[in-house]
Amino acid sequence: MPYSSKPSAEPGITTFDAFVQRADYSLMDTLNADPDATSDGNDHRARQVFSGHFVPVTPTPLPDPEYVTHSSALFKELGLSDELALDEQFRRVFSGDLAAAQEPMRQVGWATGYALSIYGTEYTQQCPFGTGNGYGDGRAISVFEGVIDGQRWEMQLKGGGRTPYCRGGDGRAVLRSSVREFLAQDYMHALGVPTSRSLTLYVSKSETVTRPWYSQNSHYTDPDIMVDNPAAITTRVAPSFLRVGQLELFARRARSHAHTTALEELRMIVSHLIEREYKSDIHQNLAFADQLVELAGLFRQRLTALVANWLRVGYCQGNFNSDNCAAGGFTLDYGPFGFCEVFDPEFQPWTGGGQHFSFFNQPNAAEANYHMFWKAVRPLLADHAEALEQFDKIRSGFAEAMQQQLEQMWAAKLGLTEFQPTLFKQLMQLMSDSAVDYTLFFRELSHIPDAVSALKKSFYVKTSPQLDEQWQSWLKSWRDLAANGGDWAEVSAKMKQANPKYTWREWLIVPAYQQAMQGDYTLVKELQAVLGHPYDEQAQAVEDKYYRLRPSAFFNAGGVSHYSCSS
Ligand SMILES: Nc1ncnc2c1ncn2[C@@H]1O[C@H](COP(=O)(O)OP(=O)(O)OP(=O)(O)O)[C@@H](O)[C@H]1O
Ligand SMILES: [Mg+2]
Repeated sequence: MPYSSKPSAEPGITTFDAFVQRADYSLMDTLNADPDATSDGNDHRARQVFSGHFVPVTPTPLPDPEYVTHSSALFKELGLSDELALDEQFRRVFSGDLAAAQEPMRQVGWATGYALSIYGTEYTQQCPFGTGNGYGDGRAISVFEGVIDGQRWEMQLKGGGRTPYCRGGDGRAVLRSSVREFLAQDYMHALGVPTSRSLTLYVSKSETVTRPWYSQNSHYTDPDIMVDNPAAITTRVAPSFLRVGQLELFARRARSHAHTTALEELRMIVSHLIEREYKSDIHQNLAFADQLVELAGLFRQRLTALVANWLRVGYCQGNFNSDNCAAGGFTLDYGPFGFCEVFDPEFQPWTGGGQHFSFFNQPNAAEANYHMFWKAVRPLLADHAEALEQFDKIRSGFAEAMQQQLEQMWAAKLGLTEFQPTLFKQLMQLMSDSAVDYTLFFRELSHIPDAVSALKKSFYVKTSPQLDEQWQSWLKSWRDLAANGGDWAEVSAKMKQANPKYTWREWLIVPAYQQAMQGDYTLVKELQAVLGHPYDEQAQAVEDKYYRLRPSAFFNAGGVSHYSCSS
């Protein structure tokens, strides 16, 4: 299982030499390179890429890179020793200087093109050429691929400089967004939600890039100032970075007969997806058409489970387009995301995201992405009527499969063996009426209170006696259903596994990246430690600081309660 957290059986890799020995580039060796690309990877200007699966490109090194942090948990899983993060060559490579890489690792990385669809509508205008041929990894560059402890991993720099897909952007990511992405990825993993993983974070001590952002105490919706930010590079790790949008790019080309090998390139990318993300679940000796049917079922299963998990933990992706939807069924692109504090089914922290990508709409957004996956892969089944029928059936069953996942998830959050629609509906209403803090509420409920007073520490508003009465009667019905023959300890323990105690509270993250911008990484590390164990009780001091309602000063606060896409 690619996502399970298991310590490596291998002795730790302590040297850069030992690390590079694991390099093994099956992607670069089996997929097609852009035939127009130069082999040295010196390819940093926006241009159209007409065919091929990847463009060889070298990252632009961060000048004067400084180590900020690394994920000990992932290092452990990969069998890497913690000291490696401070190794000179390792630091150079993961801050973008591939000249420090040595055989069998290569001194050139790769970027990939992808297409964009929003809620099932295809777009090409985000590409500067209006064709879709200039859209893709504009600042994400993969630099390493290899097998570690039996699992194949790809390592990708985010903010690694311009690629042919940069669309006029600078190819950089700022420290603010990099700290957020690094911490959030680590946190999602600790929550048990499938995700790309954080490896390392380095910052430049001399390069800054300018971005629109919010002034202190701004209440504006949109950024009101330009801010210089240190440039940073986070490295993320996954079995692949294939997105639904990537399959779409090749399907669009096949559909329009853009070139003679377009359909073949689609087939290649889909079989690459199976190899990378589904190999252990799909029998290699099945006919390819049958493998595609399996793929459709497995991706549906993973995607619906993923989105149910997002709702369970209060996560809103913010911009769940097809190009932010990993075809392996895990969370990808932590830019416009947020975690729900005050319960609101329409919670959406990203000002550009709109209601359609809001908290409780994510199952619909997922279905739209799944539809685009289905549409992209379908041409490969043109000559296989029987497989096609099954494939289409899986597509049309999406909504029902999603509903089942959601019901299971809500039942688990409520400590019930079965979903109870009426009880659930009443609860949603009460949660809204009392403006509950999503995380505090479910965690307090996990103590199985019999009086509403015990839940009030999770309310943002003072409740009326009538509302309290409704709570009392709801609590009684709920306790009757959850009773489990009176073994409350077991119910409570299970609920605590579904309801984390510690969540992402943006107002507690802001000071960490602000401090990091001054060169102090203490709070980043503190957050890593706290968010690394979200279901645990932890020390009293941690509870006092992190298990709290959002203070009123942070409502309607630019950069805290909402933000523009913060790249
Ligand atoms: N500063 C930048 N320079 C070049 N390209 C950029 C820059 N910022 C974003 N892009 C590109 O614009 C597109 C949309 O941006 P978005 O914010 O969704 O992605 P991202 O956060 O960079 O990427 P990812 O989805 O890889 O995590 C992406 O293809 C991204 O590579
Ligand atoms: Mg993106």
